Amino acid sequence: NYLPDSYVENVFYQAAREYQTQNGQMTNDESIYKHYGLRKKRQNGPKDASSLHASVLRTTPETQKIHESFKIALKASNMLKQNSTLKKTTIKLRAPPKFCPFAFEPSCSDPEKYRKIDGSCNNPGNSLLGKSTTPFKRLLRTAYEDSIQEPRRRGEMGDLLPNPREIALKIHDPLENPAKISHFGVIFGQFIDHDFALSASTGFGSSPIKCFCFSNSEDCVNIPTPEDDIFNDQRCQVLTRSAASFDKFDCSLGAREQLNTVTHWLDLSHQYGSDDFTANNLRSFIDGKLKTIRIGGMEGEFMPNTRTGTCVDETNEELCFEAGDSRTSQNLALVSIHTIWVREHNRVALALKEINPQWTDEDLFQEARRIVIAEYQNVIYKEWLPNLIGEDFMNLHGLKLSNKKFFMGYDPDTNPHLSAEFSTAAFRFGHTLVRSTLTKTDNELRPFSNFTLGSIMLRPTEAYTNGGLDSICRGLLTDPGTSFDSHFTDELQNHLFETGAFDVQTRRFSLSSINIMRGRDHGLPPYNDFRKFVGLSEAKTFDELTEIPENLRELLKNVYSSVNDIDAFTGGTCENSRPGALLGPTFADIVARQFKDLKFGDRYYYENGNNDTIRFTLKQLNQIRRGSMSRILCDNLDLKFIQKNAFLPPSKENTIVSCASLKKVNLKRWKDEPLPQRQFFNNFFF
Ligand code: HEM
Repeated sequence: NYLPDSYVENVFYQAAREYQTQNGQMTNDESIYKHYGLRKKRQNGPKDASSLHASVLRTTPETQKIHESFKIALKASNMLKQNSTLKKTTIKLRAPPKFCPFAFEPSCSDPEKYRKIDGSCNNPGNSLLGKSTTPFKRLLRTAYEDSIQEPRRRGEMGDLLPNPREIALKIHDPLENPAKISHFGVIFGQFIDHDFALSASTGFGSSPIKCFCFSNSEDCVNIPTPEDDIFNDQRCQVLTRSAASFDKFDCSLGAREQLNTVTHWLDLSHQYGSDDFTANNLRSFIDGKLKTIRIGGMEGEFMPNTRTGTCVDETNEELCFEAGDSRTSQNLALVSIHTIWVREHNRVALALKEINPQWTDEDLFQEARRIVIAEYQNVIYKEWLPNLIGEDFMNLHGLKLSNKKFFMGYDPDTNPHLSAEFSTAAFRFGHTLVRSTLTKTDNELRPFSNFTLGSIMLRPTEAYTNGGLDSICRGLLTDPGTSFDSHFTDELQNHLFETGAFDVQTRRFSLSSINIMRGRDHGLPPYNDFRKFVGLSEAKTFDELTEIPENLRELLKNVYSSVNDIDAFTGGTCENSRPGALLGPTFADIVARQFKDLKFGDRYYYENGNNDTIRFTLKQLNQIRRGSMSRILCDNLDLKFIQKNAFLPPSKENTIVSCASLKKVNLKRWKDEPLPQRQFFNNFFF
């Protein structure tokens, strides 16, 4: 029962006017400082922890517009509810097209050979599916305090939920045991995460809004510091809420959803960009290559430098690095993995040019991008994912590679979007695996130096000294990550983004408490609901949580008043690993479903054979399948030896072999590859 359009449109105009009157004053930084009677901090010198956290979050004018549209729709809905004649009827509300940011779908010529940069036009029935700046999907019903958008605050007994930092102190305390996965495999997980997930923050213009410990703004979900915390020199951890969105493209009013600002696909969008402006800025427009720089005294190419204010201190010449994602420089281990993939793109582009000298820059760029994305998907499904979820789950969910033939399971009815349950809880599993120290090794994998994680977070010095990024990348191969469990490293648990800067409210963050609070911000239901969804029994008491070790069950009992209150991130990370896998049963299931949707719902999935324009030839596909992460590392680093599977530490089963012994992808199979027809106008191809 939808109301007449003209009537609804009038109410929306009225709601928009009210919204703008209420929020109009606070449109820029200056006014926020004035509003709270604050003096602006010094601009020079190292940044403080909250500025660093903000610099890895993302707000754009587009996300802000969507946020505002949702807020206006809520207001309009309240206005309609106050109308006495409508009160008694159940009405469904859908924002009229002028107020619906998803009303204008991109037009797609069907089918194009190459993925669009912004992820649109992949699905023939819905051009927006997978596009950047679209909502996450839900596997479970949302759990907001007011059923619509307020973060969960009370448990099932009506008492306040425990403070996330208190939970962090008791359950996620620092401890590091070696894992079966290499530290390279862990940070590669972060690399994948940055390809497909970046929640938008509430903001003004292009900056996330600033929260203050003493403010009770509805856009902040600050975490107060409990008594007896070593954080007792700060009142809280300031935390900005994620931006709101409609959950459906038709802008019907449901519970608050969050926005993914990057493409949902496994398409290296963090390398190439999730919008055309960023993508073009990263290209050299010569021979299909990405822009790179050389650093004195170092081998190989590096990503261009950036002075966009992301790093701790940009007053010296040691600048951070730029790729397609705002978080690229968050830590140098991540930067080193980005660097490998940029080099791989340029290596492939050069090889294609030698094979097909007549190809233009555009041909070389697009075909190199297509091949490199395929190599990336290949190492994820072939080598990385099985370690996490186990071979049996790979089989069960249809995630094994299709041996020597095409994959024919593409399903346009599969929604590929990342789920909130995956991005806000399950895929944050990686936070428990990160280690506190990193090693630099030489080209024979012999360690020669080490340093703490904190010293390379948004601080690039180690990239420019002592073997630089290459030696960091090699070090990741020999160091094991830390085990999957509820424990964090002290660096992330008690020192995240700590810079030593004074005169600030948040001197450092605790990542586990952010994850818990973010779960409440995003309306994630509690852990027990996740259990039911994946087919585990619903626990009536803490003792029925049999997938969780007894000592942790006791701690949970101590922290939460009911078994139905446990936050999803905490419950999921407390589980024992499932046999043959790294993750526990709940997170393994959510992760497996997500990677299934990303495979079955992606028309450009590299093994997909159901479209002649898009697919590789079978000969090309079989070449890509020969590839491995270790081969890609050997091709792009100064390296003589490497373990067979780079995602696992060297061992008796995963022996170190010479680079020369690893299989190569033969790019000669791309000789005379048919290219899309382009029209030629005034010396420019279109
Ligand atoms: C040095 C290591 C890492 C650091 C310092 C780090 C830090 C962070 C921070 C600060 C956030 C934003 C939290 C928020 O405000 O909600 C975040 C989000 C996230 N991280 Fe990590 N992380 C690291 C490694 C990893 C790894 C290894 C994985 C997975 C294997 C991972 C997966 C995620 C996911 C899925 C999100 C949510 C992304 C979104 O939807 O916006 N992270 N991380």
